[in-house]
Amino acid sequence: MIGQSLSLAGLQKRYGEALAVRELSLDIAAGEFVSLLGPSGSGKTTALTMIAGFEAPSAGRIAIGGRDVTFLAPNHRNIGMVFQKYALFPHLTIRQNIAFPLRMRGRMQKTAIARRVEEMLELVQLSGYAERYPNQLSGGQQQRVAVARALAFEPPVLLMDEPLGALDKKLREAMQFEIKRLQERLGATVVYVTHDQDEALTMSDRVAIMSDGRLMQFGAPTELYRQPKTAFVADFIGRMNFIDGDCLDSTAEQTVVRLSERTVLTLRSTANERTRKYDAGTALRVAIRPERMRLMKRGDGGTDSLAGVVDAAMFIGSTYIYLVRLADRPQASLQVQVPADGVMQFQRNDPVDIVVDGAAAHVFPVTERCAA
Ligand SMILES: Nc1ncnc2c1ncn2[C@@H]1O[C@H](COP(=O)(O)OP(=O)(O)OP(=O)(O)O)[C@@H](O)[C@H]1O
Repeated sequence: MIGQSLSLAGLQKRYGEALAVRELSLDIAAGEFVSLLGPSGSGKTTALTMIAGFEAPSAGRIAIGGRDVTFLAPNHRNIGMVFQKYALFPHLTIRQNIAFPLRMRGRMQKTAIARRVEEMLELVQLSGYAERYPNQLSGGQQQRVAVARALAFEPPVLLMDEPLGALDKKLREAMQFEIKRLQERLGATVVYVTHDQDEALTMSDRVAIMSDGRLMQFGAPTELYRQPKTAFVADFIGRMNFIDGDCLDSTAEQTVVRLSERTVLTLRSTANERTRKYDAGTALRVAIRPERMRLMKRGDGGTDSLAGVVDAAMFIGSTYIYLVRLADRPQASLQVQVPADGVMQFQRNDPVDIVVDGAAAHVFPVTERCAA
């Protein structure tokens, strides 16, 4: 295993008045794959360039394998890097490209370098391409060479900034798998910048969600999806419905939210997520995943359900998606997702009740910002 731990403590980057990164603290374990995910301008690349050593932090510390590297020059940090533009040397063959960082380091014999290059070519399944030049390779192949070159000197930490951004969807997905396979095989610690949430969720052990230079949440993909700590993360990860109401009663066990005269929802705490306590009357926003609701014929849903009318019914392969306009809030419509294992039960204009799984809904103050 070549990976080393990476620790960011109170990392900050100021450009004039603006803070590109504010107080970023992350502890990444050796061999862990971590993505920095966030909208454009959220500070992902700035964080990465500080880890690489191209930008000095305005405050905070960076440690690799327990050693403080905050003010160490980039070439002394022993970090591998892959960026969106492949940045292979066009005048060097694939073999020479991969050998380049090994030659620069001057620590390996010629024969050892040749052997390592062969191994890397095999690892990225490009053994037959050693004598070609970059422009004789496809985009995906070039990106694999860039990965091989970055991994050739066995860096304990590998930084990748949107490495697949320039590739089409199919190639991108194949490369995601490839990078993950290589990373697991070598045990390298990876910090991966992307604004593509599917990419972050499928590849990462943990994902750091950033917005406006702030860390919003750091956790495993399932945790971010099931237990978002803020309205921003709830909105940003996956599909989410939001309905506003006000607090009737709130304890550590449950929060009761009145959505309308007729409808009151009881949101229960689970073992993993305690509801926050709110004062009665507080304006609250309830967040519910489309797949955590069920549709029933109007009148069958009980008092805790939301009455509505089907606005649209769609079949998207594995699921039906219903858009349901709420009876007492016609401007709001909710998306309900149902496995498509039977016939489509409801049609446009059908009156329905939406039954919400009260243990799977989340509640936030309306004052909290969403992702949109
Ligand atoms: N050299 C610089 N001088 C001034 N401001 C900068 C500089 N580099 C970045 N910024 C600002 O810092 C903020 C964060 O930028 P950064 O590139 O880190 O975001 P990002 O999350 O990587 O975005 P993207 O997904 O668009 O690449 C932005 O508001 C950006 O304009």
